[in-house]
Amino acid sequence: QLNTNFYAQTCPNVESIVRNVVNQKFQQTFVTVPAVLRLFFHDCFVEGCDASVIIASTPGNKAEKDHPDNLSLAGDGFDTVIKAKAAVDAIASCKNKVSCADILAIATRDVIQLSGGPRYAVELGRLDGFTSKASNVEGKLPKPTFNLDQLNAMFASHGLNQADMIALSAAHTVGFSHCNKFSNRIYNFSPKNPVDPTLNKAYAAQLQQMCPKGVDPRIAINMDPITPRVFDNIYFQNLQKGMGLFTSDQVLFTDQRSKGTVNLWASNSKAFETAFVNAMTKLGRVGVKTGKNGNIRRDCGAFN
Ligand code: HEM
Ligand SMILES: [Ca+2]
Ligand SMILES: [Ca+2]
Repeated sequence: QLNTNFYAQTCPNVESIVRNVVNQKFQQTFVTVPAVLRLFFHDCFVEGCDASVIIASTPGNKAEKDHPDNLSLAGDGFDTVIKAKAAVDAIASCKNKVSCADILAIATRDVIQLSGGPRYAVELGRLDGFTSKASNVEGKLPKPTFNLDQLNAMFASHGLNQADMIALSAAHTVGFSHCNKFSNRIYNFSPKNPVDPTLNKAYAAQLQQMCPKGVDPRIAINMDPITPRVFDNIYFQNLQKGMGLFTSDQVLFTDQRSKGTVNLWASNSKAFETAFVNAMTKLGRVGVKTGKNGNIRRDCGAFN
């Protein structure tokens, strides 16, 4: 029921209004790109793409964003949506017409393009949800230690197949990770191998240097060491060299069932982009709310 010109009558300029805000944020900080992209993913996997992740906790409700798996969501993602919402609502005809969920979907499309990725027509028409509970997040987001079966099972539960999962994982071509998310791979992987044997030796040494034992937990490093600010298929070329940061990244190459796709997209960026756009469009349809199951929030961080 989503469509690409949902606001044609109610707020025809919504995409350019959001785009201006995203451009401004992007000029202030590159973090806008990975922050918005990850926010969209974490939103869609919990309660569907309904902006539930943006709700702030209140004394009576511990919201999704305060679950441990969401605490590392960068503030610039939330800030982008809130600023874009304000810009949309500043236009009289658009006021209270555009959902926070759709604003996040538009901003996500924009940051992908701004960092060199493909531009695509974004489907719109989602409503904002009525529920945001930290307890609902448990078990809904993938862990960096997941193997292929675990990744496939979790994505399949949202109608996303293995190819979609691999394409979406390439979001790790931009952005940062805190050291604790992968320290098991470089210090205490197994009794026999303290360092994960699927990890490139030189890269492992580099990671140990950037993330020494007992490092400040606020330290974050680039997930794509080659082109951290470009949305490209270097992610897959890194996997071919044993330079995937998480087990969940590297397994896409070490498991024979997904290796062929990694090899294809490492060598063919057009094929990757087509698959990525397709997978993002499918991700954007997950658990979408319409009718009485949702509304348009006045403040993206609070229920009306
Ligand atoms: C496939 C399973 C996935 C796992 C296990 C996973 C896990 C993680 C982890 C552990 C981080 C580091 C967070 C931190 O320490 O700050 C991260 C970052 C990130 N993830 Fe994923 N992720 C997955 C899929 C995705 C998908 C599907 C997307 C988007 C389509 C995505 C987008 C991002 C982005 C953009 C960042 C960087 C965030 C930033 O720099 O602020 N991830 N992911
Ligand atoms: Ca949600
Ligand atoms: Ca990159």
